[in-house]
Amino acid sequence: MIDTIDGAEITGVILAGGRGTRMGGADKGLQNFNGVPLALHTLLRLSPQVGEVMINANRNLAAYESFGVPVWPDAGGLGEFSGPLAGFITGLERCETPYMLTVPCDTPLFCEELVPRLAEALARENADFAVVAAPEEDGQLRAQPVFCLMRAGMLESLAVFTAGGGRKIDAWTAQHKTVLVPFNQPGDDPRAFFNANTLAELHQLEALRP
Ligand SMILES: Nc1nc2c(ncn2[C@@H]2O[C@H](COP(=O)(O)OP(=O)(O)OP(=O)(O)O)[C@@H](O)[C@H]2O)c(=O)[nH]1
Ligand SMILES: [Mg+2]
Repeated sequence: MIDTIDGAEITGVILAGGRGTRMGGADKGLQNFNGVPLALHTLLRLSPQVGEVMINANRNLAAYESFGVPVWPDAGGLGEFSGPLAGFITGLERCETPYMLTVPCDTPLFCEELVPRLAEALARENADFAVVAAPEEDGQLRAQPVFCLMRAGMLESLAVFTAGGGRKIDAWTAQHKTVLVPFNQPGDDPRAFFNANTLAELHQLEALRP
């Protein structure tokens, strides 16, 4: 059994490919959080933890490209805006490292120890997926399946799952060995995984930290 997986073996994929319906159709990743576009904020927090990073976006690609990492839109095989698993497919098709981690663009305060903690759990349990479990506003711990570390060899399984009409991340990961990693340990910020679906939520998040 390996002790853990080095961050250098992981490609981080920033998921910014959604419609942003609850944000009035805005391209969420380009909305400012304390003056920095959400996707760039995510990139700055993620890059020190992983070997490679890419952004998955479907609109305003030039704006995302200006952040200096590769940007890939969904190939469209699942139909337009078919959900986060389309971004997982895009990432797995481009991933050149043994592991891939997805992170959404709308959760700017996510834990700075995200990668080592998921990597340690994946290695310890010899699992295919390590998924964040974090407290929501009501204090209940829930899986946050868009924060998902996986083996890069999962593309074939995902192709089969989506070809059968599957669109839910947790329904797919449930077909494999998945470890949930709790982020409610002593010292963890209970608000670290709060995300912004609306502009009001984005402004609430901005108010949490200077
Ligand atoms: N590649 C890709 N990513 C998506 C798609 N839909 C959602 N996502 C991403 O998945 C993550 C979680 O999605 P949501 O929070 O629902 O974001 P959203 O779909 O843009 O917003 P709503 O339209 O309000 O649901 C976000 O990081 C989105 O960018 C999609 O069709 N393709
Ligand atoms: Mg959505």
